[in-house]
Amino acid sequence: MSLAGLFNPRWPGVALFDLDGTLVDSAPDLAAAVDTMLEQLGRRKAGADNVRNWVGNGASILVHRALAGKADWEPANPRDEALFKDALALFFYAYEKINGQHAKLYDGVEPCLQRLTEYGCRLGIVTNKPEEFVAPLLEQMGIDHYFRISIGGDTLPVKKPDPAPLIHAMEALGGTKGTTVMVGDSAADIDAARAAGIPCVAVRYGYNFGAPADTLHADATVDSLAQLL
Ligand SMILES: O=C(O)COP(=O)(O)O
Ligand SMILES: [Mg+2]
Repeated sequence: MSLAGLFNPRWPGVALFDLDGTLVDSAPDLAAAVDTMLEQLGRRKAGADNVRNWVGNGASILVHRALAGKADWEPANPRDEALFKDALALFFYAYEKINGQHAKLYDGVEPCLQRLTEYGCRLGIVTNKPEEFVAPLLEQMGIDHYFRISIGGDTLPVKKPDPAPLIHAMEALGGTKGTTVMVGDSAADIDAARAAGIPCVAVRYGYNFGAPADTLHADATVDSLAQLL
């Protein structure tokens, strides 16, 4: 389907946005927290280039990947469970302090959110980032007032690519499958939107586990959210 012209002053629909890699380039903060955690465990730092490609499935999987040093980590051996728990606690502690310090809004985000709000569109966040970190980041970026709902990776029992968080947000905002769009950077977003039966837009500048966003075959793929208008 074509999304051309969907966002217009006569479209009082619902737009759901992914956070990391779509609205905010948060990888520098996530990488700093991962590296702090690894150093505290006496391990080598992972570096921002690796961490960028490991973001998108939530904090637990990010920490598993950081401990394994690769994206396709193996499920932990029961002996590693204690190490994982310590690592996750260290990561949370470090990230809470650094969340938003180096993060930046991507170009085109603010005008897009502003225009959609003027159109009467209802906006929501559906991220896999743990809920406690979402509001502080939105506030620091100065975009919290645009969103009427925010679903984090641990708000519901399941996270993206499960469609449930998208459907939950859509229904809470009074949207229907015909009037709701999901905007994201990664396979988790596009797969969740497809499973939910709602159209999706992919951005090219995000993370997507290191793969080009065009390979996601979203309903539309854009270089900037300004192109949505
Ligand atoms: O994996 C995360 O922690 C966040 O990722 P998302 O905002 O792209 O869903
Ligand atoms: Mg993302």
